[in-house]
Amino acid sequence: MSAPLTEQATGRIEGQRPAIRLEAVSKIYGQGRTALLALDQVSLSVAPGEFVCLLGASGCGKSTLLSLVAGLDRATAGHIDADDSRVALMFQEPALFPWLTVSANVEMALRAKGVGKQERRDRAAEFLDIVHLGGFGKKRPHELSGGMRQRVALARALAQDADVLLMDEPFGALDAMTRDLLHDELERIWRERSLSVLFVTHNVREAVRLGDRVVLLSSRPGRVVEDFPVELQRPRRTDSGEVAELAGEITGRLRQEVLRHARQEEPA
Ligand SMILES: Nc1ncnc2c1ncn2[C@@H]1O[C@H](COP(=O)(O)OP(=O)(O)OP(=O)(O)O)[C@@H](O)[C@H]1O
Repeated sequence: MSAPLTEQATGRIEGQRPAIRLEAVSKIYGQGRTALLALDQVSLSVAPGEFVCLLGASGCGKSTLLSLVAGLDRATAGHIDADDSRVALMFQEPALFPWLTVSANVEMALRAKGVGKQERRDRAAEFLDIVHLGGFGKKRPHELSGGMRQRVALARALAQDADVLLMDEPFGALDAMTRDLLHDELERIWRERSLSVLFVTHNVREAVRLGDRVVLLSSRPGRVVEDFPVELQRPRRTDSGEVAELAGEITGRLRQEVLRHARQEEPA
């Protein structure tokens, strides 16, 4: 099922300008003897409307890559092109303002765009409806479950009028049942709004459940090792045999990569 490093990994889909494109991107933190190479010549693209999952061992630079794409930090070398895209970020922690209502949290994204008060309220209500939280606008974040808070974060990301979602383990802290529900929600919203998604996860089955492609990064420094197209029919079930089969193949490859890295790190 897996594809070697081909056009898929460098991501060009003929005739379409990618929503995100990284070309030979490297990132070094620090300088001199303490310099740390976090990403090494990563080339990767996400086509418009594509859902790409990024998988790799802890510390391989997944979050670094997202922060570079979001423009929160600068690459040391290489080129990132996401200029034509409106990008929103979502983290494992929903990072809501606890003193604001759910609606006001979503409205923040609209306020930043200069949208007037009444229109802000109406549009926040629409976005909350989209994530199935209609009627919860007046609650405070602490009155909601973890899954509901992540829905609010998703509504806020949508309110930014984003066409690209960068998601850093957004469901990592949730129980399996809630995660499952949010997979369904996210898939529905991704389709309805033709979003492009770059989704970081440690969870191989989650990556296969959601992704059009699963891109595997090597242990630090992060490099693209392999690009797995996921050609299973949607909607998929995390516990289905076919998801398990491809997840098993990817896990095997990930394990090889982690072992190779561990051997390199062993003292001679
Ligand atoms: N601001 C920083 N300054 C120095 N080193 C950093 C900084 N941010 C990340 N690193 C280092 O860069 C490497 C990659 O970190 P990053 O958080 O991107 O990895 P990750 O794959 O997202 O990890 P995890 O899966 O554990 O979240 C790690 O060794 C980390 O310690």
